[in-house]
Order: sequence, then C-alpha cells, then structure tokens
Amino acid sequence: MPNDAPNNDRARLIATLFEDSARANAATLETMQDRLVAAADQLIACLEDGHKILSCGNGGSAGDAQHFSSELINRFERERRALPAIALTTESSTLTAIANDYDYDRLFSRQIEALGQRGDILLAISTSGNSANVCEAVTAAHARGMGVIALTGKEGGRIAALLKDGDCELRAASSSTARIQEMHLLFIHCLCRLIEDHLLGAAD
Ligand SMILES: O=C(CO)[C@@H](O)[C@H](O)[C@H](O)[C@H](O)COP(=O)(O)O
Ligand SMILES: [Zn+2]
Repeated sequence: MPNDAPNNDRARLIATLFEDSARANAATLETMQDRLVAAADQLIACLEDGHKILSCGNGGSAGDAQHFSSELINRFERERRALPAIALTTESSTLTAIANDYDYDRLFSRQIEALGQRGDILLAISTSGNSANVCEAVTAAHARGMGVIALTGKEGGRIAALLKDGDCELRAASSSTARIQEMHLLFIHCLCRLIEDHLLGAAD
C-alpha cells in the first residue's frame, strides 16, 4: 500500500508549489525583463544574418534545448519560415560515441567543433550553471567565434564566470532546480514569441 499523505495535505503541497513558482516568476521578471529583450535581439540578429542556434543541457535542460530548437525549426504560435536550430542532445550514436571514446564532459563541445560557425549562437542551459559539459560547450563556442546565451539559476555557477562581453546570462531567481526549469521554459517561450513577432509583426 503506498504511503501517501492525506489528500488535504497533498492539495496544500500543490498550492505551495504553485505559490513558489509564482514567486520565482515575479522575482525573475523583475531582474531579467530587459535582458530577455537583449537576448531576443541577439537571436534575431543571428538569424537575420543567416546564422544558426545550437542548444544544449542535461536532464530537464536537454528537454528544454530540444523544445527550443523544435519551436524554431517548426513553429511557435504562428505560421512563418523555418528557422535554423540544432539541439546537441538528440543524436544517440554521436552522444554515446563521444561519451565512450572521449569523455562525457566533451558531449557538446565536440559537436560544436564540428557544427559551430562564427556568428552562430549557443543556447547553454544549466540550472546550477555548473555542468561540466555545458561549461566546455561555452568554451568551445567562444573558440568558434560564437556568441552565448546562458540560461542559469542559483548563483550562475561556473558558466556565469565563463561568459564574455556580448554574451547574455538569463538567470532564474530561484535556488530550486524545479522552479528554475519552470523559469527556463518561460524564457524560451518569451524568446520564441519575440522572434516570431519580429518576423511577422506583433500579434493582435
Ligand atoms: O530535471 C531534473 C530535475 O528537475 C534533472 O533531470 C536535472 O535536469 C539533472 O539532474 C541535470 O543533470 C542537472 O544539471 P544542471 O541543470 O545543474 O546543469
Ligand atoms: Zn513551447
């Protein structure tokens, strides 16, 4: 027999989680609103110049990396041209070979060495800011002349310290991995919306 808390305790827990998420949402809006506009401008300029966006992350952030590339390649909310984006989290043969023959830390950087071009942007996603393979991806992107937009949380971690002038850190105002992931998805949807509005004109 599962040892679940009584239903009213579980309902209260759900209310607390919603409240925590709403608090993280409001605090992140306060700190990141202007930076989101700047990050969208960076992505728009990259796409208009004919470059592409690579994305990476681990676990839930791998899902976010794919979510973002899918919304660019396919569509977000409106019909428009397909946009070039590649999630570096999906090619299982490539991923297993790199992890097996080199090191898990090189999972994304090796692919950036192969695919990254000057002017492309890396969307680097890490809730802690400390995943070694995402740090190496940032370094590899810089070596290829790419810009970086980092989605982080907590204190920004090692990734925040690796960023250069012209890069952009979007940091969720929370120390909970789950709440940070919720903010990251909102960041991604804001960026997709601003890109789409730029291409098509603001929606009604
Ligand atoms: O989704 C979750 C937890 O909500 C986990 O899968 C989480 O993404 C993984 O533990 C990641 O390895 C965490 O990496 P990072 O966000 O610190 O870079
Ligand atoms: Zn979405």
